[in-house]
Amino acid sequence: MESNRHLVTFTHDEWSALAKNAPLPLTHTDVRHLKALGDPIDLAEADAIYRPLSALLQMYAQEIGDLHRKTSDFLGLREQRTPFVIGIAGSVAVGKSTTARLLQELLRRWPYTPRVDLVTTDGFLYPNAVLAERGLMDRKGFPESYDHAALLDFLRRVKSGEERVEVPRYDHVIYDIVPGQHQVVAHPDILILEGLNVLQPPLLAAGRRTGAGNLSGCPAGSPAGSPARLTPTDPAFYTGNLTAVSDFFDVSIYVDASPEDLETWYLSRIFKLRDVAFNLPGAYFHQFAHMPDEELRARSLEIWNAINLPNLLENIQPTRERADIMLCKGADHRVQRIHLRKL
Ligand SMILES: Nc1ncnc2c1ncn2[C@@H]1O[C@H](COP(=O)(O)OP(=O)(O)O)[C@@H](O)[C@H]1O
Ligand SMILES: CC(C)(COP(=O)(O)O)[C@@H](O)C(=O)NCCC(=O)O
Repeated sequence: MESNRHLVTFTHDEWSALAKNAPLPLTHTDVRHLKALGDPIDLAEADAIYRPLSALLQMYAQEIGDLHRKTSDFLGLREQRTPFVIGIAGSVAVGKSTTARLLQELLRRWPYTPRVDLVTTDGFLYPNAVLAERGLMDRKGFPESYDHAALLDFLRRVKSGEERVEVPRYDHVIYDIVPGQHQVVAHPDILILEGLNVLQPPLLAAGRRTGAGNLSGCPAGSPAGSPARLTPTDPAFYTGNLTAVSDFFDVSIYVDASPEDLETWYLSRIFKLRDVAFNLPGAYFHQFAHMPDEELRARSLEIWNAINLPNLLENIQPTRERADIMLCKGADHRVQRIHLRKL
């Protein structure tokens, strides 16, 4: 184990050695549940890396719960504990959703946190019609493609202990928000919020809101659709709502990998999707369904290089050091190093 000024770093083997002492070994039922997720995750890796991680997160959740109880007693309040919120950030195709589903399954096994909800920030993307009107269809996943105010409002409501909060639903097949459909978050013990930009600092988010004239934080009179990019020398850059999504996190995780591996994983996911999803009714990428391999590879590379890679380099990767926990993956998806920010 290595320690520098503010991080403690574990190799795969050092971290997996913790698995021996981590409570709640996997039972046959747990293994069945993990397999049922349908993810290609190696069960040995789940046991060696993600199970000890879930034990650590669980410990944080319990300690924060205790602190809440003591604070309530001290203040003479009778308030219920609010959900413990875990943020998971990282590039497109790094494995955020897979990690989040796995942690959800592992965390629910604990008696203290049986109810674990998982929300992805894609539900807060503007519908395609709005993105198209604002000229942002090729900026999907960039900070300005999200309804940042709605996302903050959702987190505020969850963290104020509301019993029922609705989240709009995004469908990757139709590549759009599904009108009228919602996921309900009903005061879970833990909420996992997973998305590209969940560690964005507020200033950056405020400065990047190009043409999103109806968002709080935008200069009054900025017409919708106008690419009025603010810079830090513009006083308007500093006005508005400077709350960050991560202000509502109890703990945050960044999943990291090299851009080369990410590109490979992105392409292989597109090939998997061609076989299962692009033929479905309403599929946005239906023209990909019967594309010859070489053409599909070239089109997917275009999307990667035009949208997802620039977003990673400009917006996502710079937020990496804001995370409390960083998981660094190698080409085979195995976690090679874990960095923990010192408490
Ligand atoms: N631990 C893992 N082992 C093997 N494959 C994985 C693992 N995590 C993710 N993948 C694969 O990598 C691709 C991207 O993962 P996904 O969770 O969809 O990424 P994201 O949500 O970050 O876009 C998917 O094809 C997924 O099956
Ligand atoms: C939907 C996404 C923006 C991810 O959203 P997130 O849940 O991280 O907020 C991303 O998967 C995406 O579709 N990006 C656009 C470019 C592309 O089609 O790959």
